[in-house]
Amino acid sequence: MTQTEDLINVSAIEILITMVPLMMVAWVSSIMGLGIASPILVGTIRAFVQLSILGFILDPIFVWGVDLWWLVLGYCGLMILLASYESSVRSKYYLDGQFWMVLLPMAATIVCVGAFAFCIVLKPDPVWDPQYVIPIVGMLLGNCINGVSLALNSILNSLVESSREIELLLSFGANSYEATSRLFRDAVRTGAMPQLNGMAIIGIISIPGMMTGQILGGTSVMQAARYQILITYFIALCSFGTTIMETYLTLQVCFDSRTILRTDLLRKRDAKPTFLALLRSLCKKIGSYCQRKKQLSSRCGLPSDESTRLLPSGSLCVSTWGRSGSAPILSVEKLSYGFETQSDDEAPGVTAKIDSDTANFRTLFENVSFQLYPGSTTLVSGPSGVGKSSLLRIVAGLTKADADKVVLSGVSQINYTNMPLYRKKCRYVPQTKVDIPGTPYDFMAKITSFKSWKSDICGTSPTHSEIINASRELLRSWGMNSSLLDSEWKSLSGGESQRILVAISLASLPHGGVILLDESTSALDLESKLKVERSVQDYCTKESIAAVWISHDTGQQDRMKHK
Ligand SMILES: Nc1ncnc2c1ncn2[C@@H]1O[C@H](COP(=O)(O)OP(=O)(O)OP(=O)(O)O)[C@@H](O)[C@H]1O
Repeated sequence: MTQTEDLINVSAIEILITMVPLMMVAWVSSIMGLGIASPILVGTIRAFVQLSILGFILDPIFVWGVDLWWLVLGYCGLMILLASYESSVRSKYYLDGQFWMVLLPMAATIVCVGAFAFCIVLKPDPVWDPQYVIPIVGMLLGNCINGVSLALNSILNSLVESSREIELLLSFGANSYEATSRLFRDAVRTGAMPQLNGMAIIGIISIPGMMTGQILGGTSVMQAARYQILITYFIALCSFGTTIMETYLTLQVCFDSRTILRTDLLRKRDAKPTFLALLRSLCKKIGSYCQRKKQLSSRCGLPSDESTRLLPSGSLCVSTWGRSGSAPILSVEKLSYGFETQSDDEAPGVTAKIDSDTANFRTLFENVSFQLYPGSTTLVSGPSGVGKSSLLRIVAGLTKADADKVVLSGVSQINYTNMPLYRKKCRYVPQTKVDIPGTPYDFMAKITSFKSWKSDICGTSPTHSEIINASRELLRSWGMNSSLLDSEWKSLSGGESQRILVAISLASLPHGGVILLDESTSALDLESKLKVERSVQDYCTKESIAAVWISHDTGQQDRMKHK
């Protein structure tokens, strides 16, 4: 008897009979209101239809493909396209061009692993033998989809949810990789988890489908096991390779050339778009490319058309005291800032965000100019929403704006090729409590490990021990116990966390730097506020640091004016 005759043939009737218990499960879950009845039904029908079509399509490809290499290659290309699409549409947030960011690493990994597998290890004859190439590429892609979509979802969520942490690290001189290394690691681990779990239990708890198929087909168990080991390694290579490359690529796209985090590029997905919707949106985008580019470029400045401007709701006021005869550390010349607002809500799925007909523009402030001198204090005040934080974030190089209007130590921000070095000298301390992992001591160790700190050839930045000592000293002068530096950030109160961050920010600034304090004493009682104000002022005078305060507190504003 031949091997094929040994196989138990499955008829369409037997498949239909097997569907019945699944339908019953769907019916029971519908009665119980579990919400999985339709997914079970759709999944059952999809599996039947898709695998039947696959049978019809693969049959001729297996026959003709032995002579026609391009047919096999074309089919594999189509599988890669579909796998990239499936992996790129499962995340909660999405970026424009996300499909391509998945397609590129996935295609590159499949080509490399495929060449290694078929040309060096398995060596079928011919090398494109569809009977080997198509099922193996299918298995590689099937496993990649899981890892890639999990990693993509994790990194995009983290970029949105941990944007404050990322920007805090950027403020302390991190480059884009250093600021996101924890999130990158977490995303890659999340993506690698299904594959690692699979490798841990393979052969002990689970017998993989391919091995089962080979055994049913009559191959010896030992031979089937060896094939399965090879395939498991190929799958792991593909899955890890694609996950790492795709996560890295996503991170690169979310930072611009000046390492500004562009969370504005991330959009929340309302519904999973269809493949056709993706194509339609792509065509639409290509069509409106020129117009859209023009609009995007006006995000950082002001639009040329006066009629589209909305006037600011209040006025932003910048007042400086303690101006010395020396040259300014930082000057801002006629800085304006506005951004596009969208009057229409975005349609579900993938849609073009900017429509030239509905786009509007909101001006936050116009022609703001000021200079910061060594040891001076500057107060930024004005009603809520007038753009105070935006102004400080632009000065710190965290928000995209007209960078040529901000000049630090005689060099325009736009001419700083290394923004981490710029931010090390000009530090923004955020308004809200940032969820920083670990303790303040861990944080100090982390910031001094950044490349920009190690490459400080002039040695102008304080060392790790100097930062610790200066921070302890500042905390003591504020009546705080320096042992708090060894407590987890999340266990600290709002006021403690605010003051510790101010202390570390000041202590880590080089001589002649700039500190931008965004309502940094808002969580403090009056007595603590007075202590912080006084010692920040003294520290800045001693170290020739220019301090900028945003404050809504009229008492604090008066105290600064009369200093
Ligand atoms: N690029 C942008 N896109 C959309 N909205 C923006 C952008 N930049 C700033 N805004 C909005 O501009 C407004 C001003 O924000 P900002 O935080 O600078 O104000 P603020 O004066 O510091 O307010 P508060 O005193 O309440 O902290 C906010 O509504 C903010 O969401």
